[in-house]
Amino acid sequence: MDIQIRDIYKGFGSFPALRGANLDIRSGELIALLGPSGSGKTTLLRTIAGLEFPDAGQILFGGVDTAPLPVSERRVGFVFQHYALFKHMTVLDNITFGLRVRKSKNRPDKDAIRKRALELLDLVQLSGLEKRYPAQLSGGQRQRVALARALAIEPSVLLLDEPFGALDAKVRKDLRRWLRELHDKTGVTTIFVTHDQEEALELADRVVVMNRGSIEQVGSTSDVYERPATPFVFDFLGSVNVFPGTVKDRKLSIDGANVTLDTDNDHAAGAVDIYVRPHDLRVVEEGSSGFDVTIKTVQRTGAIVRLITQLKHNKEIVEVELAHLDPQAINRKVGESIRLQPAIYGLFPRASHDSVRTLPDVDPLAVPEHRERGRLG
Ligand SMILES: Nc1ncnc2c1ncn2[C@@H]1O[C@H](COP(=O)(O)OP(=O)(O)OP(=O)(O)O)[C@@H](O)[C@H]1O
Repeated sequence: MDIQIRDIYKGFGSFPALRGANLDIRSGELIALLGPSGSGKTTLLRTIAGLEFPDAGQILFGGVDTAPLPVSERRVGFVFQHYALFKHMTVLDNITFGLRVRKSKNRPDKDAIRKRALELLDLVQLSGLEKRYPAQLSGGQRQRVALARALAIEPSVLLLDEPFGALDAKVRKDLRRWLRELHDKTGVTTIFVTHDQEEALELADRVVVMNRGSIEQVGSTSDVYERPATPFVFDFLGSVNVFPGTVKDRKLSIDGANVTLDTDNDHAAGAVDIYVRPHDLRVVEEGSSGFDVTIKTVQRTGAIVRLITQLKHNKEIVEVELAHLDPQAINRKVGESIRLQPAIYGLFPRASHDSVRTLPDVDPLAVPEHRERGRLG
């Protein structure tokens, strides 16, 4: 079932929880809604389910406006973070609940219901546990029962709100892989909410990054990570160094440093913020264009050598990540001076705010294609 979300606004009192959300979801897609706490992920999910009513906008399932449809007619399967299993019912009764409460004309017969539940138990790899009660299951098993129950009604859309949020890291990782396989078997259009970037990037076909009630970017995992559309997305998906810079005559300079980069894009001349991920900085020879830093800390973790450095010209901290086999990573020492060059960077008009995290009002449509490879002029 494809889903179109058109210009959804939703307020709670005077608080705008959703501010014009637009999204097209293809049939069979696995979509992650990713964003910090309070960004509106759950509100959007609940609105799709029909548990909240939008103040404005439309949600279409397969081209049909869902506004007149009550929750029960949307054929939506829902799984929440906190196990919503009925404690007094066995696993089997929990799974079959949605079918048993149907009006008799839509209800399969008893044997068909039982057969379907046993098939689903097999699908979620819990065969043999049908007589147990929720209290006799682990957290991960309970969430798998909750998924089986959501699938029992043959939903056209599966909505998952932080389904693994309450579980420990190892179980969470296993269930993530398992959910992806389950989705590939069932092909049900699935939207899941998470604030865990790793979970979103690993699991989803496309990631929707939300911030303060708006959708900042929609894209494949590599789109949002490698080509962030806004300063917020850049900052939210991983570490970033921000340098004040200036664009003039298609040349970009880092303020206060001896660095000039050619810019292909038609950036308006003026003040910009240059966003560089720690692993997109490279160490260059003295005499090359770059800025000088002093190494303050060297951390070696697995395949990565992380340098915390300080800019010589303004004492700001710059984080650098080098692959451990990179010749430039070998024998780096605290107190040493090195020269850095941004290899890949993002460019945004200078923010009037100091912090990226307080930048909710950036209009993604107003930000030109900006991510480019640094070429030293
Ligand atoms: N029923 C409600 N009444 C008042 N405010 C609400 C209600 N539901 C949500 N909000 C507010 O709307 C905003 C968005 O909430 P929502 O739960 O959608 O965020 P979220 O991104 O899912 O956050 P989290 O990751 O913490 O669950 C928050 O500021 C929240 O306080």
